[in-house]
Amino acid sequence: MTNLLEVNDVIKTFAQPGGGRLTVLDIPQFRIEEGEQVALVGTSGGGKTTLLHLIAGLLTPDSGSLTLDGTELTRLSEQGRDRFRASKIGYVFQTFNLLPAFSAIENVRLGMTFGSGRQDTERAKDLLGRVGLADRANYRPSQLSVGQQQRVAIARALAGKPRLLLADEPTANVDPVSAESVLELIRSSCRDEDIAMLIVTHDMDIAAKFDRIERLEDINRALAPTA
Ligand SMILES: Nc1ncnc2c1ncn2[C@@H]1O[C@H](COP(=O)(O)OP(=O)(O)OP(=O)(O)O)[C@@H](O)[C@H]1O
Repeated sequence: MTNLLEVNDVIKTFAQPGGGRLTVLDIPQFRIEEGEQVALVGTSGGGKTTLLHLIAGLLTPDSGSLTLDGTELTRLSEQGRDRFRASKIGYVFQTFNLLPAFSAIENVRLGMTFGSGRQDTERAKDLLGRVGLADRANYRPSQLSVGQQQRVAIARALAGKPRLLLADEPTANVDPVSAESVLELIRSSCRDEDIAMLIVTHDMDIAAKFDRIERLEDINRALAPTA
């Protein structure tokens, strides 16, 4: 198997309000293979979201390298990273981040890398159908339930045919039964389109279904107990 993502010697610090810097991540090595489905678990505040943001190129590390599909992210300009993210990564945010003024189908189309052709509309319709929202294409987020908004966010993340789907506790806001069906939906869509997944979850029943469970404590030396 080929590695889709390689994280090497990554350190990320943040300025602390009281002065000084806090080392949040110190990751010697972390890998995801092509098409692999990985669940990331770990204590609150441990740096899971920060790691997702680094992989998505929304943040840059203090040092180290992140290579996705052969491209080293830290070598790209900010604009280059934005373009790279749009073509390679789908991101399901914890709070969905749908644009309120746009309908469901418009939000899905906004997840596409290019243009506004007929083909894109067909794919957006198809994705909305796949997440069970064919009859809600013209509804705005405020006219949808939380679970429906979440499914629009999933369709949007898949819209650009990414190589890697990142999802930050995408089931935190729905009941356990819906959580399971939403997760199954994401996993089967990713399998169908050969998209690798890295998903943050606190739910060990959900994590257990993945190819691999990665505990942040095991890969992040910043969380190691001090002697
Ligand atoms: N922009 C920032 N400036 C300063 N500190 C930050 C910033 N972003 C995150 N942190 C700190 O980094 C640490 C890790 O935060 P992060 O959101 O990555 O954790 P998490 O594992 O995703 O937590 P949770 O499971 O609660 O969502 C926290 O201690 C947080 O206070």
